[in-house]
Amino acid sequence: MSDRQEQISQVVVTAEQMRDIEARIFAAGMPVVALMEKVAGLIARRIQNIYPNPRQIQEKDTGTRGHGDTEIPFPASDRLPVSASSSFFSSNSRIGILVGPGHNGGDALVVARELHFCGYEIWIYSPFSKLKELTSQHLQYARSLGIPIYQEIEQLPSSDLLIDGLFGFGLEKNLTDPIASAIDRLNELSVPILSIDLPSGLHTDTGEVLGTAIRATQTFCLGLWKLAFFQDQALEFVGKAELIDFDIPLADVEAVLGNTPKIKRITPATALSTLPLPRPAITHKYKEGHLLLICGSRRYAGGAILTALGALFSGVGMLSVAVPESLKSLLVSHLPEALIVGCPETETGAIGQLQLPAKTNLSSFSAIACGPGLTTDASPIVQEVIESDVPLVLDADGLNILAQIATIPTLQKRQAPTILTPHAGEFQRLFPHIADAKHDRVKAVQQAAAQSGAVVLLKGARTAIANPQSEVWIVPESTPALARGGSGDVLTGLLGGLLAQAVTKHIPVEDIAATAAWWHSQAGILAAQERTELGVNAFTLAQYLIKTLSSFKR
Ligand SMILES: NC(=O)C1=CN([C@@H]2O[C@H](COP(=O)(O)OP(=O)(O)OC[C@H]3O[C@@H](n4cnc5c(N)ncnc54)[C@H](O)[C@@H]3O)[C@@H](O)[C@H]2O)[C@@H](O)CC1
Ligand SMILES: [K+]
Repeated sequence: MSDRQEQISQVVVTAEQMRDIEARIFAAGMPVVALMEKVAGLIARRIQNIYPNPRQIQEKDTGTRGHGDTEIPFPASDRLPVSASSSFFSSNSRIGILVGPGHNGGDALVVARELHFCGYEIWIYSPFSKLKELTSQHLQYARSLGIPIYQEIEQLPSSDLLIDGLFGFGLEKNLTDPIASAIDRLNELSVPILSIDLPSGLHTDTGEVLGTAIRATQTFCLGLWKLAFFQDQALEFVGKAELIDFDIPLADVEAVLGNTPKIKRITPATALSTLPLPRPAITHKYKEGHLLLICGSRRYAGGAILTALGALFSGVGMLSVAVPESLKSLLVSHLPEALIVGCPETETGAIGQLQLPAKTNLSSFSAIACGPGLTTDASPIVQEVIESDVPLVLDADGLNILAQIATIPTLQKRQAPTILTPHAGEFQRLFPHIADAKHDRVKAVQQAAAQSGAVVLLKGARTAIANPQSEVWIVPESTPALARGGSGDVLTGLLGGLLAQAVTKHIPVEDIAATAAWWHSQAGILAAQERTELGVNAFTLAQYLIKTLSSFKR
């Protein structure tokens, strides 16, 4: 990947920002018509690549060479088997093109024309009577080519594939009938749908369904990643997402995004650059961070083991684990390399008092991670660590206790960095006044971080991390295999271990949180690939952390 592609792949924009970037390109002299041709040409080539036309393949096999039968510059691994019998299309490759009133519809019409010339059988569904001028011209030309055009949903012939060009980032209002019910009917056909730019009906920023929306099998996001692709509520509509890069100049992106808090996709390159690798040739265990984990109770012993395993695989130099006394021997048997600190416990089996080894206090540690399995009976312990001057990760019951104490005033008193790692329920308890948590997760996490002064990592299908300056990092891919008890504990340990190692290296805390979340998701993805989504219990997930890392060549 070139430097430019890497930078483009990190950018996430809102509809307004995309419009401003587009306006700069047009103002600089790029004709609108030319840009549409370019973008739709790329889309058409990519469709040919993914869904090869069996007729064309037959011609190729028999030595006749048709229009558009050129070699396509996409990775071979993305191609379907090139043989008529094994092609995606069964017999005749018929594609239905759904055309909306704006330039998304214009893109779709250029795609229709190109695929028509490549020998695919095309029909067009164009239900709107009023179209933007360019879109209208493309429709007129498609008609002149003899491509059938239908206005009514009832008239549509069958097809092997639908291309959705109804609405792109220009959609702002809720969809109403008749187009809303037409979309519902299209969704009911058992035909794959490929959406151009984003599934029609989704809000470009929040990913909300505006009335109804196309359920795409696959979506080609054009130019720059739109925010909707990283909002949990959009994911079941987006399908497999792919960026179609059409050479937007970085200078235009920077000019528009320059002074706003950025939303960034975490890429392997950005995540790996934050890891404490390679290690200095001359180092010692205390230079590589000393993490104190505070976790577990008689009731939740497993959470302590999983958190400690996550920390262990972070590579942290020294690991101390404070648990209730009655858990000490269990932890020692699972984690021979960690220093297990048995603490006096309450009647309910929670940690009653932090009893650290002689000559040690909280300030002796590079970082603390606190919360998994504690129960809310460990409230005094959580208060004590919050009052310390040590970088802190709070999770699970650590967060529940913080919410009971009062999140924002408590955190505002802290001098050292704090990372909160809530899932949606914990987030709601911590920040009950932030109404956006369901409607717009990215905005919600920005608000939470800005108000509390903490780095907030909101877990979900697309985990989002914000710092107090409202910058956001998004984990762009994950797996539902991680929706399982204990996988969050592994993340807390991993994050704590990375934080402890980073403290002396002056790496921003939010970068550490982003790297830990990305690494954790990647481990889930690899484990799910090898063991199915049912085979990724938290203990297994921890074992995959290092394997995942070594799969990314540095
Ligand atoms: N940003 C870029 O640089 C490029 C954008 N292109 C395409 O242009 C698209 C954006 O085009 P537009 O701004 O024309 O917008 P869209 O094509 O997304 O749709 C806007 C149109 O839909 C109508 N509309 C909006 N809400 C409606 C509703 N609820 N019910 C019925 N009609 C409604 C509007 O009146 C307008 O005509 C992108 O998504 C992309 O596909 C590409 O052509 C080329 C490059
Ligand atoms: K679309």
